[in-house]
Amino acid sequence: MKQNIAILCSGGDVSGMNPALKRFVEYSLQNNLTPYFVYDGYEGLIDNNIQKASYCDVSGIINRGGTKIGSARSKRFMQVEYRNIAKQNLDALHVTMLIVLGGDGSFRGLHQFYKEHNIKFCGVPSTIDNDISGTDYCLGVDTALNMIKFSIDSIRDTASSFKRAFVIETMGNKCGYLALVSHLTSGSELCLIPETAYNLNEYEQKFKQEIQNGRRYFIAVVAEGIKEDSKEIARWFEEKIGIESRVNVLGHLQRGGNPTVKDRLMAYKFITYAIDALLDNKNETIVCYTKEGFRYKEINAVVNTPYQLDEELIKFINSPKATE
Ligand SMILES: Nc1ncnc2c1ncn2[C@@H]1O[C@H](COP(=O)(O)OP(=O)(O)OP(=O)(O)O)[C@@H](O)[C@H]1O
Ligand SMILES: O=P(O)(O)OC[C@H]1O[C@](O)(CO)[C@@H](O)[C@@H]1O
Repeated sequence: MKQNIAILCSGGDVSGMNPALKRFVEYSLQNNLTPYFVYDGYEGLIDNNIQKASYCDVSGIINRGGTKIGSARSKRFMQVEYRNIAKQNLDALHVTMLIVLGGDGSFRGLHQFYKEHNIKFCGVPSTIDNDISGTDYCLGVDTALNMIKFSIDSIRDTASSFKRAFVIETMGNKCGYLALVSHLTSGSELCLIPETAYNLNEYEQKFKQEIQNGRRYFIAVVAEGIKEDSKEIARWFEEKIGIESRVNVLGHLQRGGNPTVKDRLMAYKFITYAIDALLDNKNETIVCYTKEGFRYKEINAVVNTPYQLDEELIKFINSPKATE
C-alpha cells in the first residue's frame, strides 16, 4: 500500500523552505509516497490543516523566500492534549512519516511528540540563527548572510559619505554566528557577539588613533543577543570616540529574499536525505551537515547538546587588525 508522508515548517521561516517543499513533492512521488502539506506549522497539525500536495502546488516557488505552507510558533503544541489531537489528525489521514523544517525549539517539540506517539520523523535544520547542535549548516543561513552583506555594503556607502559610526544589529537570537561571519566578510571594525567577552574601553585608544590617522567612519556589527542594546553601543561611539553615530536594526529583512544557489542546493540535498532516512527506517533522526558531509544524528543528542559556535571563527574575531 502507498504510504503517506507529510512536511511542515515551524519557527522562523527561512529562504530555502520553498525549494525544499518542491523537492519534497517531487522526490516523494518518485518514491511512490503520497505527499501531504501541513499548513502553519504545529498549529496546522492541531487544526487538521493538512492537505495532499501535487506538482501544481510547488510550481513556480523555487525562487521565492518564505514558505508557501506557512510557519508558526505554536503555544498549544507545548501542551500534551494538543499533541494528542495532532496525532489523531495524522492517523485519520494515515500519515506515517513526518518531515519538520525548523530550529532547535521545533526539534524539542518533535522529540516530545515522538516520545509520546512514536511517529516516524526526520528533522531538517532550518533557521537563520545557525544555532543547532550537531550541524554546521542550517537551511537559510546563506541567504540571510547575503541579505546582511547587501545591507552592510549599502550602509557603507552612506557611512563613508559622512563621518559617522554605524552600529548594525543582526538577528541570531542568543547566537553570534550571523554577526561574526558578517563582520569577517564585510570588513567591519567592531563585532560584538554573546559568545565572547569584550570590554569596549579596550577599543577606545585604537579607534581614536585611527580617526587621527584619517579614518572617516566605523562599522560595528553587533548580534541581537549581546547584553547591551545597540543604542548603547552607538552612545559609546558618540561619547567615548567622539563620532556621530546611527543604529540600523536589520530585523526581518534577514529572513526574506530570493534563496541563494547554496540554499536551493542544500534544500534539495537535505530533503533527499530526509526522505531516504525515512524509507530506510531511520525513525528519529535529524539530517546534519558536518565537515564530513551529511550525517544522520539522533534527535536526543541534537536537542540535548548545547550549541557551540565554531571555535575557529571565534578565534578570528580576536585577531588584531593593523591600525590604519
Ligand atoms: N518543549 C517543547 N514541547 C513542545 N513543543 C515545543 C517545545 N519547544 C518548542 N516547541 C514548539 O516548536 C515551536 C518553534 O520553536 P521556536 O519558537 O523555539 O523556534 P525554532 O524552531 O527554534 O526556530 P527559530 O530558530 O527560527 O526561532 C514552538 O512554537 C512550539 O510550538
Ligand atoms: O519573527 P519573530 O517571531 O519575531 O522571531 C525573531 C527571532 O527569530 C529568528 O529570526 C530566527 O528565526 C531569530 O533570529 C529572532 O530572534
